Parts: sequence; structure tokens; C-alpha cells
Amino acid sequence: MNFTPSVLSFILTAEAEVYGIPTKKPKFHQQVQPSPSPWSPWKVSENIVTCENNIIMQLFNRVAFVTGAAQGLGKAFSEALLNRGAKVCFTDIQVSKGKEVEKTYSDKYGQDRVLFLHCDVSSSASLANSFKDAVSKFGHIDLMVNNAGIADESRLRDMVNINLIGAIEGSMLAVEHMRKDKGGKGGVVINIASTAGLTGVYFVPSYCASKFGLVGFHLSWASNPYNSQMGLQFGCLCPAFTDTDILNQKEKQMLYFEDGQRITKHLGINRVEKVVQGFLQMVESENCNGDIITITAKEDIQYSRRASSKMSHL
Ligand SMILES: NC(=O)C1=CN([C@@H]2O[C@H](COP(=O)(O)OP(=O)(O)OC[C@H]3O[C@@H](n4cnc5c(N)ncnc54)[C@H](O)[C@@H]3O)[C@@H](O)[C@H]2O)C=CC1
Ligand SMILES: CCCCC/C=C\C=C\C(=O)C/C=C\C/C=C\CCCC(=O)O
Repeated sequence: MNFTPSVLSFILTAEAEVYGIPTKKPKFHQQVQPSPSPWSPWKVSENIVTCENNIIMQLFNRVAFVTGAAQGLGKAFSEALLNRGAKVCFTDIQVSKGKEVEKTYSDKYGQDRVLFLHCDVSSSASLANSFKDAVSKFGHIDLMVNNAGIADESRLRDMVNINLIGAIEGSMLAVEHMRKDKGGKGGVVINIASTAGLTGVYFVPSYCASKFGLVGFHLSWASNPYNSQMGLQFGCLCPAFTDTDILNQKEKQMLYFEDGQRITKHLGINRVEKVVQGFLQMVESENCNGDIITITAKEDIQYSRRASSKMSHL
């Protein structure tokens, strides 16, 4: 049967949409800022990108591994990826919740595209085993999302273990698996930090320290001059207060509890959908290496790109 080009284009677009494949370049919400974002301690004005020149990364049949994804942002990132045709291994310490979500997503997107695994990111063995199990099911991983996190100033060592070391170890597992110079297919590592990783917050200082550490780790890997030959990219998402369970703080979890409540209310709270939008902008861009996206209630999605390396000329 012969179709005219416009009929063919209509059919292909409709089919792509059924499979959740984006058919148009996303319109980035990033506007060129008149001055650097207050959440970015670096000069960003000359590094701002609109991504107009970037081609979206096709997520169809890409394989993602997401930590801390039985609820909140991780669950929402997982669904957004599935919705665009990716396969997702989502993991958490909350097994019954995770299994419930797995059932819902399997019914909606197909059992062959969804896997839930128990994974405690504070345990090296648990992380390594679940990563291995995900590779066994899906063959390989293209996208690692280190999302698991807690905010609890009364559990300092847990917080550093989960928010920082868990994300570092998750990144390193992904690097070793993905790097092309060691037989991998390349891939993307996204670390979920926070605006609290870019600016001091006096009522959650140790949470801040864990997120500052993660931003430092991201920047270091992003500036690795061997990334392109390894086929690796590193992106970092920094949301501000977002409407998830992490904000349901008990008094002992924060310093200056009332100040924290008041300041949060004053600054405003992101909707989860807004953070997902920023996340998709990052993973769908052809090259997100070195990018840091901030998402705040007042300034929306700010997309900045940093100079690659201060050492590249050495
Ligand atoms: N909601 C917010 O205001 C913001 C959150 N973030 C970050 O986003 C990430 C996701 O947090 P939300 O979804 O907001 O909170 P959430 O509390 O709803 O979700 C966190 C998830 O991490 C899991 N988790 C906790 N310890 C774990 C461990 N040892 N191993 C594996 N999973 C574990 C929890 O079971 C939960 O499912 C965190 O890294 C958080 O720091 C960043 C900026 C703002
Ligand atoms: C009810 C208060 C809870 C505060 C602590 C709990 C979780 C916090 C998670 C975060 O990652 C918070 C994120 C950012 C705080 C830092 C700065 C906010 C300023 C950004 C803005 O302008 O909105």
C-alpha cells in the first residue's frame, strides 16, 4: 500500500505516541537568565544552554536503574521513563510498597519492562547484587538514577551513607558497567542532589553536607576528559522543597524546626510533576554531561551548564 508523505508522517507520529516516544523536541523551560542563578555558586551566564541544538535522547527501550523509587520522586521518575518506552528496574528498601508499584506498572506497561528489587543503597553488597540482577533481566543498563535519600539530622551516619556513599557507589557500579573502553555500551548517570547541595541551609546542615558532597562528586566525574571515549555522561538534578514524604519532618529530624517550617512555607513547594519535567529535560537531551538543573517554586526550572574542566589544558 502506498501512502503520501503527510499520511505516512501522521501514522508514524501516532504510532510513536502510542509507545510514548516523544515526537517533538521538548521546549525547554530554561530562559537565559539575566544573572547567574542564586543557587549556582559558579558563573553560569556564558554557559547557559537552551538545548535548542540538542537532539532528544530516545528513551524507547533504554534501560534505567532507579534507587529509592517505591514512592516520591523516584517512583515518579520511573513512571515517566516507562511512559516514554524505557524499561525500568526500580529499587527501594520498602518491599511491600515496591511490589505494589511493580504490579501497577507491570499491568500498565508490561511485565517485560518493569522490575522491582529490594536494594539498600547503604549496603555495598545490596547495591551490587541488585544491579547484577537488573542486568540479568534486561541485559544491560543505560541510565543510572541515584535518587534514594533521607533528611534526618538525628541519623548523621545513615544520612551520609545513603545520600552520599550510596550515590557514589551506585555511580561507580554504573560507570564500570557502562564504560565503552571496558566493553560496555556507554550511558548516563543522574545524581539527585538538592539546592541544599548548592547553598547552606542552617536547619539541615548535615543533609546539606551530604548533598554538597554529591554535587562535588558529580562535578568531578563530569569534568573527566575521558568521558567521551568511555561514552559516559553525568547529570545532576537539584530540586528545592518538593511535595513528597521527605517534607513530613518530625521535630528531632531538623534543627530550628519552626524556622524550617516557616522558611519552607515562605519559599514555596515544588510539585513533583515539575521536578519530573526537569528530570526529563536532562535525560532526553543528547548531551547532559556536566549539567546541573535546579528546580524551585519561585524560579522554576533553571538549566545551567558548567565549563567542563579547569584542568583540560594541562
Ligand atoms: N522532596 C524534596 O523536597 C527534595 C528531595 N530531594 C531528594 O530527592 C530524593 C528522593 O526524595 P523524595 O522522593 O523527596 O523523598 P521520599 O522520602 O518520598 O523518598 C525517598 C525514598 O528513598 C528510600 N530510601 C531511604 N533509605 C534508603 C536506602 N537505604 N536504600 C534505598 N532506598 C532508601 C525511601 O524508602 C523512599 O522510598 C532524595 O535523595 C532527596 O534528598 C532533593 C531536593 C528536594
Ligand atoms: C519542612 C521542612 C523540611 C526541610 C528538610 C527536609 C527535606 C529537605 C529536602 C531538600 O532537599 C530541601 C531542598 C532545599 C532546601 C534548600 C534551599 C531552599 C531554597 C530554594 C528556594 O528558593 O526554594
